[in-house]
Amino acid sequence: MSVLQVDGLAKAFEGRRVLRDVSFSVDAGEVVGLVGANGAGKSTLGDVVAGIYAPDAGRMTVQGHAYAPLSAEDARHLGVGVVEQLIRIDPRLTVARAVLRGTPLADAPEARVRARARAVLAEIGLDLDPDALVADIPRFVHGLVEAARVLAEDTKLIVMDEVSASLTPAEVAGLHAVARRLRSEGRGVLYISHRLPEMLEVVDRVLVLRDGRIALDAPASELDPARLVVATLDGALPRSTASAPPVRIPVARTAPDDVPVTTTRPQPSADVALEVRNLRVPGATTGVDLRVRRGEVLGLTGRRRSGLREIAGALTGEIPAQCDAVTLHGEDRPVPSSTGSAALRLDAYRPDDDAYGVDPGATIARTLTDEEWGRPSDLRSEIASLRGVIDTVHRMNVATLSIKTVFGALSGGDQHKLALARWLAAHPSDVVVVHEPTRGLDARSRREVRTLLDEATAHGRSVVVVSVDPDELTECCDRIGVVTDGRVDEWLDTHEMSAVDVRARILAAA
Ligand SMILES: Nc1ncnc2c1ncn2[C@@H]1O[C@H](COP(=O)(O)OP(=O)(O)OP(=O)(O)O)[C@@H](O)[C@H]1O
Repeated sequence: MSVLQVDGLAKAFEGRRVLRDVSFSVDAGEVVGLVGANGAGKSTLGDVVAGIYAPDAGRMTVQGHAYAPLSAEDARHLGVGVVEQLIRIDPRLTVARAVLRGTPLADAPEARVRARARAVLAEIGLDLDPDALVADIPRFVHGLVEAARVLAEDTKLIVMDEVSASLTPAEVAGLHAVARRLRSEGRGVLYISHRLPEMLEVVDRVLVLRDGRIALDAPASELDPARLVVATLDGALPRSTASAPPVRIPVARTAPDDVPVTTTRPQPSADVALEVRNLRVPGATTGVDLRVRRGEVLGLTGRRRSGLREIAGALTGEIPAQCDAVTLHGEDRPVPSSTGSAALRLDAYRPDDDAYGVDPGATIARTLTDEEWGRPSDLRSEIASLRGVIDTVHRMNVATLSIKTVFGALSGGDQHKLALARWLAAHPSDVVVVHEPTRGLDARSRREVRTLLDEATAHGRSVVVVSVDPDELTECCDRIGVVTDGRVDEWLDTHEMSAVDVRARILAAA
């Protein structure tokens, strides 16, 4: 029996058709993956199902009853909930209260709430203190807290929109535990994700949305990440895995046949751009020895509370840290004696600001040129800068009809790509820190971001990538260090290992 049945759904924004004649169903006890390129319409479809947008045409039923929610609140009453990655939860709540809010236990005495929340968190293996404040847990874990909450709610269908992005492998496992629990209770889940290998571990069936239409509806057992990439981007789906030519997600580079390495980049130069010895939180005796070569993309990863956050923060001067020595471009830098002053203040890009530090109401042209409107200019430089904008928009494959489109109307993935391109151009320093450069991006966009990083490193810049996504690290980095207890015991060299091995080693360690 289907929990959700969707027939002929259509939705347009300002005349632009985003969903066209979309029909599918989600059965009771079924987890259905929804994938597609950036801008394909996944979130729009999820939002229509969750009552956030009304469709222009089509009809839906929930458990056989006509379903036309007037709002997300209404949808929840009718049995459909949505979990968004960047959901806003009142930061003053404790984690326990957040997990149980809106449920019958919401107003129960503190001890009962704590005990119940602890049990739910333990069930999904989420290592969070029930007494911690929501304000003090990482932003991206809020979606997971919300996912834990739906377990206690009486919804029949749950839309999970990109909740796994930015979660550590252990947290993704927790999210999957929630999905499996919902499935075992006979509920339905629509699971939207760009992290295809992990998604395929949990879903029963996959829908591919391409240009607003369902282009493929197939059991997960017949699919693998490579075939899915082809289905989402190019449309030509090889008939079966056995007969299909292997499609590698990472771009292969020329190398000895027996070493299927991960990156296409040339080996970075031997020159050291940045060396930090024994970078550690105040009070600790041992920390990380960091050596970033010129033109290198160095990855750092680790579990929550591994020390990764502190090390990344120390590189940018945001978190107090101590170290024994710092050398930048061959020059020794003074090591601060007090813990209040920072040894390093590297520029950092973080995609976690909702609007990427960009005015969502500004046009693409204005966002990328960052020019003050009305400032005296000459026609030649204006043409050159607008050509630059058009070139970036083309190179990054942004789905827009005009550079006069407002930034906020672009899909999340397109916003991210442009924001990163803009940031790299505006921060020309030799060593920069980039957090999760490919978060929420489809395979083609990930490649484009790698091109951006390659262009930066080809000019001698060095990039420290901070990420918890094993595939992103494997695809982007020359070397990867897994931080454990504030230290990196081993650096993985992606030029010497297969992508599969790098991924497996990260997963084993992180
Ligand atoms: N509120 C809106 N107003 C105008 N256009 C919108 C709006 N919401 C979405 N769109 C447009 O609809 C298209 C589909 O966007 P949507 O966010 O659904 O894609 P998506 O598949 O979820 O992409 P991504 O993977 O990048 O998040 C995009 O081109 C986007 O610009």
